[in-house]
Amino acid sequence: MTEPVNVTVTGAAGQIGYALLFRIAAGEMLGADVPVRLRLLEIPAAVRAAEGTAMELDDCAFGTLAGVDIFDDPVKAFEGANVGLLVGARPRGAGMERADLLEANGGIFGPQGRAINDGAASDVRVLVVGNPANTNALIASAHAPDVPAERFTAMTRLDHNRALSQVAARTGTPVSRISGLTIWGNHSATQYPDLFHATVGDVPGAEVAADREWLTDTFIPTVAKRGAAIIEARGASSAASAANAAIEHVRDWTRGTREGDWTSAGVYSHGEYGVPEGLVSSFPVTSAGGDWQIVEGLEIDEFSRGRIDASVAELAAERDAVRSLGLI
Ligand SMILES: NC(=O)c1ccc[n+]([C@@H]2O[C@H](COP(=O)([O-])OP(=O)(O)OC[C@H]3O[C@@H](n4cnc5c(N)ncnc54)[C@H](O)[C@@H]3O)[C@@H](O)[C@H]2O)c1
Ligand SMILES: O=C(O)C[C@H](O)C(=O)O
Repeated sequence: MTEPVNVTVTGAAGQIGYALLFRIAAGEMLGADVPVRLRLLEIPAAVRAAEGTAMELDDCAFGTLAGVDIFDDPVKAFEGANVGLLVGARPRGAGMERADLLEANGGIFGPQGRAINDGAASDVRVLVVGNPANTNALIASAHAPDVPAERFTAMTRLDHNRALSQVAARTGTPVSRISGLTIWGNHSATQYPDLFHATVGDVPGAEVAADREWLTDTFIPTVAKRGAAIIEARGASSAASAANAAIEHVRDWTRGTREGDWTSAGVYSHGEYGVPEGLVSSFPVTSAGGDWQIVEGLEIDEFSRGRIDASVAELAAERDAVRSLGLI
């Protein structure tokens, strides 16, 4: 039998964790023939709830689930991890300033990065879901100097899927016939969903984007502010769609992206498209052989340039803030 893949999930007792773990255990992320060992990390107060989830995982009797272990110590949780899904984060509380939020998350993602550095498997791949996802990935990576920075990624796949769905609804084109969409920048309201290089059915995305009023007043803000709209409607942030996006991100990373298409992910910038080196920014990416590649050579017009620059400026400001707090 193949050796199980160790998947460490933080924040396992949270709402995304509950939507995520069963699908991973069922083989939807790494493949129906790949056994998985789940390693769940929670804060002590939520360990009992994680135990309940583990009981339910047992009760599914998944053929691909080789075991579930629960930890409240990141050092132990990341031992031997091949995949790390960093979901648990400190939400913004009442009266909390942005710097307080960054500092609280630095206290989580710094030690987790160090634990990954010291104990994870040499092929470890990390996806940060917990917000602010891009900057949390940067913090974790900064504490893992022995792990290539390209292995720390942040989730913008949910934004990508939201953009796909909005374009499908607008044009009546099935999602399966839309390709070449990109989310640029930060997983925040400044992100830029770019339609200009897409193909929508048989139509160039630029033609769909030619309706500037729809593009700027509806499409871009609907995608960028969808997280807030879900919170307003549900009274809780997106969970099942976030879990789905996490599964698709890792699935494509490890098993390859669809031929002739690309997706979006927050990845380490080497300076591509003028994004300062070292930021974890969303780009158009393909994956083959287990590595993300940034799609290069796309022409960026003035309209797109301004929006990409604004979101990247926000990322640079977050980086500067965590640097001044001594978190990186
Ligand atoms: N990138 C995205 O697209 C995206 C989408 C949706 C949600 N999110 C973010 O994902 C995060 C989780 O969302 P949720 O709805 O599951 O939240 P939740 O509050 O339901 O669950 C979070 C869990 O993390 C745990 N946790 C807190 N600190 C921890 C630590 N140091 N180690 C281990 N576990 C810890 C908590 O005990 C809790 O069980 C939030 O930051 C949310 O904003 C990101
Ligand atoms: O927007 C949020 O705060 C939640 C999450 O990041 C989302 O995009 O749904």
